Amino acid sequence: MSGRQSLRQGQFLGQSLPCAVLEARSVKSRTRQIKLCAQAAKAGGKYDYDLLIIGCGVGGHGAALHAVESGLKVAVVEGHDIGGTCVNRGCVPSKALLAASGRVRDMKNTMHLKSMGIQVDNVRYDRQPIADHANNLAASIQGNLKRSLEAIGVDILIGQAKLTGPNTVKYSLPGRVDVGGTVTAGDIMIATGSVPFVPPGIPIDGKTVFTSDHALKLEWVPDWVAIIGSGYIGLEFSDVYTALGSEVTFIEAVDNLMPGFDKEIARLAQRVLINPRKIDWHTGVLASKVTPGVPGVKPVEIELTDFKTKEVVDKLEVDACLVATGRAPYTQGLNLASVGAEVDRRGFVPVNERMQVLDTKGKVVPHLYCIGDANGKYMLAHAASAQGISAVENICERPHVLNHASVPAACFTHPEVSFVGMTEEAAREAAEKAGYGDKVSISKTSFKANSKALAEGEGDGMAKMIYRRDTGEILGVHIFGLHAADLIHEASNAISMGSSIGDIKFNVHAHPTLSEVLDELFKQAHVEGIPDIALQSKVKPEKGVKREAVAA
Ligand SMILES: Cc1cc2nc3c(=O)[nH]c(=O)nc-3n(C[C@H](O)[C@H](O)[C@H](O)COP(=O)(O)OP(=O)(O)OC[C@H]3O[C@@H](n4cnc5c(N)ncnc54)[C@H](O)[C@@H]3O)c2cc1C
Ligand SMILES: NC(=O)c1ccc[n+]([C@@H]2O[C@H](COP(=O)([O-])OP(=O)(O)OC[C@H]3O[C@@H](n4cnc5c(N)ncnc54)[C@H](O)[C@@H]3O)[C@@H](O)[C@H]2O)c1
Repeated sequence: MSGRQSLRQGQFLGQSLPCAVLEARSVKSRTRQIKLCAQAAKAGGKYDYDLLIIGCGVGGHGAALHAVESGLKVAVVEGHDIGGTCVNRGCVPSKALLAASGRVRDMKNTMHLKSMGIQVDNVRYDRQPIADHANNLAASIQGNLKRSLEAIGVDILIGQAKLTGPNTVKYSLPGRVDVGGTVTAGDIMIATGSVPFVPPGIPIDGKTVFTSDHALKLEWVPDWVAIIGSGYIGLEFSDVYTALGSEVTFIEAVDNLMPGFDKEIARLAQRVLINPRKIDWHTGVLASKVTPGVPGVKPVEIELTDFKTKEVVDKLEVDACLVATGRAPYTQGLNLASVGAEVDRRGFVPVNERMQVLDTKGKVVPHLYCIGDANGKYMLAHAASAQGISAVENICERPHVLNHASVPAACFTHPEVSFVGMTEEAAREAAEKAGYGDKVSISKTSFKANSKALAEGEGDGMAKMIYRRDTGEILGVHIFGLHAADLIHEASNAISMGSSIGDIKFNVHAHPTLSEVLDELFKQAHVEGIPDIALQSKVKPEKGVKREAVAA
């Protein structure tokens, strides 16, 4: 296999390591890499592997690539499917459905198209090919991930793994006597991920009452679907379903929709993503009892209970019900007790900031790490992978702590929502506690003032930054609008690099681009001791001077 081929096959979550890793396996650079990780690679002969990773989702995969690059001998044990949730039942198929349904939405938006002089008649879609697009993409990326591991010499062991003591893991597959065994490793990393959390009283039949695992297969498009939970999964599926013609009813326990987001951004997002669409909602209620139906014959019945009074307040009859009420760590059966540890009351594996597992007394369990959804620090694919890389750094005695405040998040609705750092509410609360409450400032910019967004006919949107006006520290950035998921990285990189607003407000952005939304956001901030910049949108140009010249 050529380096180019392996690079193409291995690209995932920003890592294009296999090519680099193959190069690293040339004698010279491999020697250098092993030296880098000399402390960790001390297993030499004592154990089967330097590092054994339990679970090969995106977290385990990212860790394996980085560990090999660091010169470690690595194996993964995977109990179900390489790529885990993200590739098979999460990010990948959901984004494929969002891409296809998003096109349908765009092409059905005749008013929008007409405003740009385009006429499209009679837009239709076929459900099965859309479903196939998602399933095929997942299968293809799963294959790429597997090949990328094989190409760099990672052993893939098949089976459900459990710890049997320090440095030792046993794995087996129910019903398969030919699979399984016991392996030892200098370090072990738990990366077992999560599964849908289903509240009590909700039986899942997989047809009329289902989780994202089933919904992603798009076996049917119900006329009316209730979605329990208005978090990431609920919002993204409301986008898919309404684009494909369904009516949606949200059932949300908290008093407002999208409770996990900055309140102001959530309000704006609601005005664009929810109010104009065929969506209604019940907030402050729990779906306390759900009775599955029969498609086309008997509706699904949902009993709603007031979250505060616990009284039954309503009953709904819908065609289908998607349960999107969060995810639970998949950590049962790991036998943590064999190393003196146990999961917390929600099932997460307790870790310190270096991803080292803590025992029941809060002490580090030597040579045991846990990353990704299983530790509950930040249940996102790129966070899992970043934690895996961070853990490998620590295994290699290159101390590393991932700054979770710099990890961005995005919801891939049309338009998208993204953020990094704290919401305004959380930032103000933290600032009050820390004694700098009077120093918190906000800057905001609108997509309506951005030429590129207007050229696209996509002026709905805003960006908002929460910062300290005494130090210029960025506390949080939130974006709602076209390509928000791509735009957020300028802010997350700034936070990660410890850049203050003073460091970045004089940077130059190409015109006309959506990136100017963030450029303006930084320029609008008033930081003590840093000169304000006259903004295009605010400053009246002198006679004969072009606006661009004023901004420059
Ligand atoms: C519908 C949906 C959409 C999502 N979209 C996004 C998105 O757009 N962006 C984003 O960042 N995140 C998204 N996520 C979240 C993302 O999928 C997870 O955060 C990510 O997959 C976590 O990675 P992980 O490696 O920790 O665990 P997982 O991906 O869950 O992988 C864990 C693996 O471990 C295996 N395993 C478990 N126990 C054992 C055992 N005992 N022995 C051996 N193997 C075991 C499992 O079979 C699994 O393959 C989405 C999630 C869902 C459900
Ligand atoms: N684009 C992305 O990055 C993306 C997309 C999908 C999923 N994910 C990941 O998957 C995880 C799970 O997503 P999710 O949307 O299921 O969880 P979530 O935590 O984002 O939202 C769950 C929502 O359900 C509500 N809820 C919980 N129990 C309820 C009940 N009984 N009745 C009514 N409402 C209830 C909560 O108040 C909350 O608003 C997320 O935390 C995220 O990490 C990420």
